[in-house]
Amino acid sequence: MVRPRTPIGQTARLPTVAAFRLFRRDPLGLFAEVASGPDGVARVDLLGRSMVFITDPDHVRYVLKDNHRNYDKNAPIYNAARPFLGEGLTVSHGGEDWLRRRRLVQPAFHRQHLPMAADVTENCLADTLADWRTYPDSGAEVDFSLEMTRLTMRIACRSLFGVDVVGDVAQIARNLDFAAGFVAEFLARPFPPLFVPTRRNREFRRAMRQVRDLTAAIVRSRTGAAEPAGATGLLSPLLTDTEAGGSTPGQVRDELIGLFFAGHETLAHTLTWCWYLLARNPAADARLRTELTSVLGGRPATLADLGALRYTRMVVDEAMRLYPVVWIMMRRALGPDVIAGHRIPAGAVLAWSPYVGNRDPRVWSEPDEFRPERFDPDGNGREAGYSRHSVIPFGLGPRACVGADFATAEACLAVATLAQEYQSVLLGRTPIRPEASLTLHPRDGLPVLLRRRTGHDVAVAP
Ligand code: HEM
Repeated sequence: MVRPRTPIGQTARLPTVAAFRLFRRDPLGLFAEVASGPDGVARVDLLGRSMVFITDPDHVRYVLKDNHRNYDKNAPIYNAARPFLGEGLTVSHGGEDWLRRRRLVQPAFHRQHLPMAADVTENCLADTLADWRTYPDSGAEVDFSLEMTRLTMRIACRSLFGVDVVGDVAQIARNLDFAAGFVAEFLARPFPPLFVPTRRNREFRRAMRQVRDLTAAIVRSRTGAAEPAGATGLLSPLLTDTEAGGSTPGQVRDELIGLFFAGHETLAHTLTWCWYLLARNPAADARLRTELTSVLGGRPATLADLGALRYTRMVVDEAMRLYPVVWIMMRRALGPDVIAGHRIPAGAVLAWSPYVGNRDPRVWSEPDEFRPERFDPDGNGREAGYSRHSVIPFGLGPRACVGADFATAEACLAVATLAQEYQSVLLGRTPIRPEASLTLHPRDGLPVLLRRRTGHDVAVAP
């Protein structure tokens, strides 16, 4: 346990060594410790610099939206991811560079392309179900986390590259997985530095070289070719920009790597958490099944069904509250500021954890409980403290997730289509400990017995 010790002004300060140890061992615990302080603001010396930890949703909203011009992403967590995600939009510091990239990428994620993304998702879900139907009806032991990674890689590959997860793309995905794990470890233990040729560092560099070479080859093969059927139209504007002398081929390559990672990893873990929570909460699972039977009656979900699949959406929202895959966020102050009466000097790094903020007992009753009703759009069961900004799984303000609408639709389609036909029994030890690395995911995957649903209440599609 780390106790706030020396007050600096009104800001609690945590001892450096203890904070670093806790960050390595239990980063979520470190944020929870800070949140339990008097006003949820604390100074922590971490990762070689002094950081200000905040927890209050109003302060987070202020930084991300109300005063966003004073903050950029030149902060340790994003800088640590740069050897991995290169110069892409996700880790761009901000300013003109970010704006140009955002304007290039954003149109591909406009709502008008949602039907296309939904089509890709529906086809990929059909493939997943076809795979699952080869399992015995009595149940198959699978790692659900891996199943969801396969699904979301299929979706990301088809929508970004217009190709299936075969050959090169599978290789990119494997290397990215390894590199993500490496970067997460490196963030918690940044020694020896990357330029030192240790075995792990060399492996990382080799994996990233392969990812870059393979992505560059895909970009080259698409140059001058028409946008492949089913793709969201992301590649064409990027390539046109390169021809016009805007982005370099290396930047386009990095953009695709970043989007592929941001798109498939976040969605895979979100779906895994949904499944875990449903398996642990039979009443919620039963209510979901009732909705699916009445709205879908056995056929797969489509974009047109999403309006009627209200409980499905509540399940996804509540899963993202309890397990926000982007569990840590940071910003650097460009100029001095004041937050909750605390002076924030220029250059200070602010950090917060949506995982901890989303479980604040001042906002949520029984915050650790899975209760999708909290998000009922009609207000039945909605929390008194609920506000639009108390849960922000996709961030807020100009740097909010570019893929938020797509990801929400894809998550709802996947939960509805898969949960209608399958249910699972958890096999590993519960409750599962979340691992807070680059994203929040179950530490040892999600081993389940995947069973095809039976019974007259479920009309199973042929
Ligand atoms: C459940 C799925 C997803 C979640 C929970 C999620 C969450 C987030 C969050 C919280 C941020 C803001 C980070 C910050 O402000 O520091 C973000 C940014 C971003 N996300 Fe997502 N995301 C998801 C899916 C996707 C998808 C499908 C894509 C695209 C294929 C995507 C692409 C991006 C990009 C490019 C940014 C950076 C935007 C910018 O800085 O302008 N994400 N995401």
